[in-house]
Amino acid sequence: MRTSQKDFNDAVSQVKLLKEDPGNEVKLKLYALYKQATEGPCNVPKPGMLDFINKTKWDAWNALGSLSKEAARQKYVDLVSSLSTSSKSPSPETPAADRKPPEGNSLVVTSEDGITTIRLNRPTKKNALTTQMYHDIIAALQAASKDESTITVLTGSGDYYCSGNDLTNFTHLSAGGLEEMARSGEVLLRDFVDCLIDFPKPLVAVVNGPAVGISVTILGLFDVVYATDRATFHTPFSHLGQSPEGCSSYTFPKIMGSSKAAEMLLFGKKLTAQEACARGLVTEVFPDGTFQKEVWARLKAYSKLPPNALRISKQIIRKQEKEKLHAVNAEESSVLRERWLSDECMNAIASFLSRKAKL
Ligand SMILES: CCCCCCCCCC/C=C/CC(=O)SCCNC(=O)CCNC(=O)[C@H](O)C(C)(C)COP(=O)(O)OP(=O)(O)OC[C@H]1O[C@@H](n2cnc3c(N)ncnc32)[C@H](O)[C@@H]1OP(=O)(O)O
Repeated sequence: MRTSQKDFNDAVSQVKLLKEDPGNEVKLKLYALYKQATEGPCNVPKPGMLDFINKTKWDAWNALGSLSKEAARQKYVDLVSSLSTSSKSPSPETPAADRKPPEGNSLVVTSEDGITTIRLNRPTKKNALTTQMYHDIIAALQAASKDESTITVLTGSGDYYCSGNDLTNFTHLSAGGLEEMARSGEVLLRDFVDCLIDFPKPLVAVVNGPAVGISVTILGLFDVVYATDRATFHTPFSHLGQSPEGCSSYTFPKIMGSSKAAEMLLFGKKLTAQEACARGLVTEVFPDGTFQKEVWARLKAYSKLPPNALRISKQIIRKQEKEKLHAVNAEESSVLRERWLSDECMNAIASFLSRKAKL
């Protein structure tokens, strides 16, 4: 059956009414099909390398080749129709466990039994860290350092611990352009890591699933790291045209030796939880089935220890290193600022955004 212009126009209107964000990949397909349906094959010059978003859109449109306007309209209408069906609100009978939790509150901070828990809560994005989340974690750590709790925990919601820096952070260009984005990124990264270096109470990572990028590199600044046996540890900086951060260029060689650290930080070797434990990055690994129960029982017991003794002991353990760590953090952040402006980094991010590559 032929798609009429009216069907197409209706589908265009329907997209604006979708209840759920269909995600970047689908939005890119919609964009490309719309352009093909209305203007025919891609007929504009390729945007420059630094213009990520427009280059990604151009690639998607250009990839449709000589597809006819009629066929593109049909594909557009079919795609919108599949989205409208899948984004209908769940019926009242849908079991609560089958529903995705809301995206609204990306960080959840709770305090109970002497433990302040900072939970990354963007499970549908594998808990990738937005710029807002870095700011919120800094604020949560500052509050936790002064609250009544004895121990502070960082953990994630859903099947991932954290997929690292949200790569769409790079697409939110301000009036100052790329240079300004990189400059403010450097300051934010340095403040975030400084806050971890200076955190005065026992800091525990409860790694509930795979961990990527900055969520792995900062583990060297935690006092204890508990991981489920489902967790993996991955720092794909070279693949992304980036360089190590979170003081890992200093803490990783110290923790696991220089050649093991290089395998992770240069070549992006992904470690299993057991391997990370054998290398000293993880304190202890638990079977996934009993992970939450065992870890929280243990933390509750530790949280009954005298808080001042814990603070003072942590201070003695970390004191010698602090100055060095701040210097390393400043250098890593400054090097990354340059990296973010490089073609290697731009290409890797554009590639992720157009979903040509998964790590
Ligand atoms: C200059 C500005 C900077 C501002 C802020 C600076 C602050 C400091 C930055 C410090 C630098 C840190 C370096 C890093 O952290 S490097 C690591 C970056 N992370 C990645 O490269 C991971 C990319 N993601 C993946 O490879 C895969 O998604 C996955 C994690 C292996 C999971 O694969 P899986 O197939 O299971 O799931 P999906 O790919 O379908 O993912 C589900 C949805 O989640 C979105 N997602 C996942 N990870 C990220 C991410 N890091 N950034 C943005 N979005 C992410 C994915 O797109 C899917 O979304 P969709 O459903 O809408 O398509």
